Amino acid sequence: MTVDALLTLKEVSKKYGNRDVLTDVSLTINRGDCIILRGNNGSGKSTMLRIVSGLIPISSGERLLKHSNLVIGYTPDRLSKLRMTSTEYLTHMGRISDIPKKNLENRIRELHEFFSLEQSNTLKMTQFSKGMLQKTNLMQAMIKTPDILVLDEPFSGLDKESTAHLLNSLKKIKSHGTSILAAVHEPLLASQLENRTYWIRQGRILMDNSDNSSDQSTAFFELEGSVDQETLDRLSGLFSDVTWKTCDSGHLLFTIMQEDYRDFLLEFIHKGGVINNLTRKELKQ
Ligand SMILES: Nc1ncnc2c1ncn2[C@@H]1O[C@H](COP(=O)(O)OP(=O)(O)OP(=O)(O)O)[C@@H](O)[C@H]1O
Repeated sequence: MTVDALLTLKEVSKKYGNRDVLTDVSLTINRGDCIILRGNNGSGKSTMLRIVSGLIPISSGERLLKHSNLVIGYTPDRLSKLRMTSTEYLTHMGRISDIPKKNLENRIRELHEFFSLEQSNTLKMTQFSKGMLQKTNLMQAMIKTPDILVLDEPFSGLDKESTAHLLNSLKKIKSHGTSILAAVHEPLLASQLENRTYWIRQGRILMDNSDNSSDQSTAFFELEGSVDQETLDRLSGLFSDVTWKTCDSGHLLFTIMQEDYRDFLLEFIHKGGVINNLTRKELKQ
């Protein structure tokens, strides 16, 4: 563990039953780091985030903290819609963390202001939008100012406006010195936050050495079209950086970084994919 390291995982392995999910994973989180975890569905990202947060035991290896008072805030991939206001929920979470009443009231007000969420006395979380719920999810993780904020797919399901707001909030949190470890599926969002990216593949952790400062990495393409399921499965196996979602029109919208563009397009056309629209875009910094 280096002097500046807040948390270190040393050759950590995790099994569920007899099944190896993570093998010999080592990772150091320093103050101010923003580390993005990527990997296919089921590769072990959430498991790794829960290990870092101290929520689940490891099967072997070591998890070392800089000191025993280190605060790690964890946001799961979704928060349940509870029959209480955000203030009631956060008060409950703050009491669990032993925050004195007066400090807690101030902190809850401060967090609502920071995330631009109205501190309503009547609106229950059952009536919250996805964006409001995600802000509350982050607030509970920050009820005590965290040294490390751990985020599991924080942008999942958010519309454009909420995504932009959350991205700005995370940039601010990062600039205040909080370290961030986040699983982010969407490469464009990941590239706006990260200072290091790791991939989890077959239970092992690999550092992404691609140079994000080059002009090339800022260009990407959006392809709207359709393709059969077999080809979609094949493409997702071949191009792990390419993401897609279903648009309102029922077509698929693929996001393709410049480096994958040519090969992806050839494969897509070759397998009979239909292109309805293709747009080149620039990543805004
Ligand atoms: N509590 C558990 N008991 C048994 N197996 C589990 C448990 N939690 C996760 N797994 C398995 O461990 C593997 C890794 O799961 P994990 O949720 O960490 O992956 P992930 O990369 O976060 O996936 P996704 O991107 O789909 O959220 C999966 O095969 C999953 O089924």
